Parts: sequence; structure tokens; C-alpha cells
Amino acid sequence: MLGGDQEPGCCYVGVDVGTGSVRAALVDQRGVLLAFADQPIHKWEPEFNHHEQSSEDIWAACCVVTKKVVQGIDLNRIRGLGFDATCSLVVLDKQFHPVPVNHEGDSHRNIIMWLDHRAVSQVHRINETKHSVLQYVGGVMSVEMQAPKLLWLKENLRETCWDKAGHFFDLPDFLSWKATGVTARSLCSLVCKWTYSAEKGWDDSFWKMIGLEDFVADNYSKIGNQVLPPGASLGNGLTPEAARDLGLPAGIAVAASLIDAHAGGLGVIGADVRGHGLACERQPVTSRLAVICGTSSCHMGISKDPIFVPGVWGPYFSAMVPEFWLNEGGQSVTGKLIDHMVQGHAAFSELQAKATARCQSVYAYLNSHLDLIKKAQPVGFLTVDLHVWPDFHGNRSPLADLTLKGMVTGLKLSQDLDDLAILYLATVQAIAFGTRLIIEAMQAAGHSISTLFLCGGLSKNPLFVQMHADITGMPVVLSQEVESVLVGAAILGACASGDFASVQEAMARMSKVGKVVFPRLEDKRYYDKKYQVFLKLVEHQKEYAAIMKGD
Ligand SMILES: Nc1ncnc2c1ncn2[C@@H]1O[C@H](COP(=O)(O)OP(=O)(O)O)[C@@H](O)[C@H]1O
Ligand SMILES: O=C(CO)[C@H](O)[C@H](O)COP(=O)(O)O
Repeated sequence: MLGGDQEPGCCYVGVDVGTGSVRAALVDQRGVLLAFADQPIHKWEPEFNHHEQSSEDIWAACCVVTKKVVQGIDLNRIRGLGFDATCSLVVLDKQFHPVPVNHEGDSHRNIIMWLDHRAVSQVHRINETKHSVLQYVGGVMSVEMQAPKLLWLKENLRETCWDKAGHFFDLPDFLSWKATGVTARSLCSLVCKWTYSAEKGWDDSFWKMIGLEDFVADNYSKIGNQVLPPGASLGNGLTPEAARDLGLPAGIAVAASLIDAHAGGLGVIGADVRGHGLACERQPVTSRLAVICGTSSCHMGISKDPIFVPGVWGPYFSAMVPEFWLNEGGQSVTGKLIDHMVQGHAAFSELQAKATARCQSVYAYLNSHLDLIKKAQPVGFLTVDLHVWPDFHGNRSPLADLTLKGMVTGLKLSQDLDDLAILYLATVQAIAFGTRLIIEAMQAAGHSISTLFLCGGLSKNPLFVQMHADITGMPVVLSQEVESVLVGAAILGACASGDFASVQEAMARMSKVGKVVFPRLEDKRYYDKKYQVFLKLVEHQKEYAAIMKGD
């Protein structure tokens, strides 16, 4: 499994649990990936908008990939281990066994995934309280956060789940507990998804007001009353049992974790950009926006002082880069939306057959097909009369409206491969327009962003990257290591080991610029016009809803 001609030296293991798979990497002190492995994980959708996973399945996948990346290496070189994961809710009983989060009572499925939208009524009631903690989630709590999901469990699965539960973990914290036996939570997960304040701690009045006073009564023992900064070393390090599971030495340092998007942020935002002709070379780090694009996209901007952006999560203190405030914009489905549009099209089987024949991914095939049909014009111009509004799973930012739906205008009677390719292009563009809308909201509130740093699965798609540059008008920086989220996880392990004095120092040493993609400014007028249509789409959708509501 070892690749490259690395020199022997200290290295770190990073484990990244995404929505669809678990990845691990062995990373050296320069941030170079020496080995990589991935493994798919199970997902269940027992009913519409209910998404569940299994903590045992995920841990087993972590063990498989970790064993693979350290195969054949001198284990004494491994100094630390860091985890990141999606912000899904894990439920365990008092003996730390899985508890079902479903009506079927299947305890294997003990995770409510981040994209689960079952708690709609609960989140409406939480937002109606107008409690002051809501100021720190963009003014409106998302159904994807933990408080509404906890309330749903109390109201719907009182006996089978709520009364039995002894521990509610964010998935990143579950992993660090599993590795060390330490139940301390990361400041990242508690601040971003659980309303914890880095400065003031838990707010009793919030939990009492929403009907979850149980947590206050037992001093938050079920959701975390010991909180550590990401990268802090946990307990006595890796337990002998976890060491056996993972194939690592017992006692190596294990870090307090990060949510996956935040690990991606650490993996890219601190890179040395000198020599690439970027404006941000002369600007503070706060001019950089990390965009982590996987199943969803997350837009991570930092600031020295708190900035309140309506509809954008945060400001969160020290939740990603220590001592900086974080605002997190997001689009709930991006990679998942592209897959949905492509796989649901009548020409998908033809596409699959043709891509397989060429040993290409369907995306690489579609990109080359678009190049073929665009003729002399820029590829983006193929969608002059086809427009998409991408909120098929509601709008996370900046409209913070989970009732919004997807829209497509400009459909024809044909459904061939050309149509599929152009619909795919319009979807990619719609996602980039969504990013532009988020950036505009952040700029209007006081951010000063000049450069995008993209990572995640979608950053492997050159069309997706170019469209983000063209449509936002900003250069896009790609890292030397494609798997930058894993570099972020390894940075945590490196910090926990004590090999770096601070997260900032590890970031500067371990994240590296690979390639810069500049916007095609000559196409700006076209994209400005398409953006006008984009904004009209949502305006019209709201008008339709109002008409249908009226008498
Ligand atoms: N090589 C690739 N080319 C184009 N798109 C890709 C590629 N690999 C992954 N993707 C896209 O990225 C998405 C998954 O990204 P990933 O970061 O693996 O997700 P997650 O972290 O949520 O599991 C997929 O939905 C797919 O659309
Ligand atoms: O809410 C989030 C971060 O705050 C992420 O969207 C969620 O964790 C899923 O990430 P991914 O799309 O990488 O699987």
C-alpha cells in the first residue's frame, strides 16, 4: 500500500467518514499522502426523508481502511490519529450499545444521518422560540442540526429509544470515544450542531424552552459536559482494544475530532500561496473561502471578529481554526444532486455503457461529450435556455428554507445523451450559482472573500471547478493532495502528538497548493444573465406557493 519515495519519518493517520464512504490515509509531516484506502458504508432510507446508518458498520469500515494504509510500514513511525466525520447523530445506551432510531426497532440502525429531514415540526417549534442561541446559527436553526432530531426521538420513540439512551454523540465524537474510551466532545461538533457556546457553555434556558430539560437535569452528561478543542490529545491515547481493531500501536495520540467539512477547511485554508499570482497572497487568511464539495457543499469563511450573516450558520468561535470565528454556508445536496439528475435520466444506461467501454467515469465521459457538442462556443453557453434551481432537498444557505424544491426550465421532448449532458451541465452551473449567492450574502455582512479553496469528491471534476471560477468570478485553488479532508484529519493527529505547536503551524506545514483555476472573465456577461434567471426561479417558486396557498 505504500506509494512514492518518502523518507522514513513521523507520520499520522487521518480517517474521514463521509456520507457514502470511509477513507483513511497515512500522511507525512509535509502533508504528503503515503497511502490511501476507502470503503463504502451502508445507508438506509426506510421512508422518505429518513436517513439512517450504523455506528458498528462505520467503525468496522474505519478498521478496514486503517489497517490497509499502515500495511507494511514501521508502526513506530505513526505518531497520531485524527478522525473527522459527517455531523450525524449516534445513539447508544448506558452500556454503550446501539439504540434504534427507527419505528422498526432495528438497533443496528442507530444513527440519524445529517441529511435526515424527519424533524420538520420540531425545528419549526424551536425556531418559533426565537431563543438567543439561534443568533449563532444564522438566525434560523436547520432541521439538519441535533436539537430537532433529539426532540423528535423524545416525541416519537420515547420508550424504545429516548428512555434507553445513555449517550448521544455527534459521529466525529463517537469515533474518538471508540478509539480512546474518552467521552469528551469536540468543541467543533458541540458549537456547530448542538448550540454550545465556546465562551458561555450550554444555555439551560434553551433546552428547557424546547422541552429537552432532561439534559439540564443531569448536567448534560448524555450530550457532553467535557469539551476539548479539535486536535487536543484525548486521555491515554489509543486503547489496546481499539489498537487491535485498527492495526495500530496502543497508546498513540488520538485527537479530539472535527466535522468533515471543517477538516477539509483545515486541510486547505492555511496553504502557502506565494508564487501563484493570487490576490490573497497579499491579503489576510480571512479572504479565503474553503468550499468542501462532496454529497453536500460547505462554504467555510473565517473572521477575527464575529460576523452575523442571515441564513449562514455561525458565527462559531474556534470551531475550525483556533481563535477565529467561523461562518458556514452550505448546500444540502450537490454531489448527490448531480448523481440524482444523471442517474435518473432516460439516457443513463447508454451513458454508463459508453463510459465503461472507454474505462472512464460517467462524469469524465459527460465532460468530454460536452466538449464535443459545444463546437466553437464556450461549453457553459450550451445552457442558454436550460436553467436549474438546485434546492431539491431544501435550501440550507442563505435562504434557510427547507420547503424550497428543485426546478428545471427549458425541457424538450428529446431525451438523448446530448440532453443528459446539457442537463448535467445546467445542474453543475446551478450549484455554482448557489455558491455565488452564499458568497454575496457573506460579503454583504462583512466578509471580504477573494479566493476559493475547493476540496472533496466534486473538486475532482474539472467542469465543476471551472464553473465555480467562472460563475463566482474568483480563482479556485486546488490542493496538491486531492484528498485534502484527510490531510485535515491527519493535521489533528499531528497536533495531538505534540509534533506541532499549534493547529495553525500544522496547517501551514501540511497544506499545499496544487493548481489554480482562474475565471474566464470574457464569459462574465453570459453568467451574469444566467444568474438573473437563477434568482427569478426562486422568486417565482415562492409566488407559486403563495398562489396555491391563497383562497
Ligand atoms: N472522480 C470524480 N469525478 C467527478 N465527480 C466525482 C468524482 N468522484 C466523486 N465525485 C462526486 O463527488 C461526490 C462524492 O464526494 P465525496 O467527497 O466522496 O462525498 P462524501 O464525503 O459525502 O462521501 C459524488 O456524489 C460524485 O458526484
Ligand atoms: O453539515 C455538514 C457540515 O457541517 C456536512 O454537509 C455534512 O457533514 C455532510 O458532509 P459530506 O457532504 O462531506 O458528506
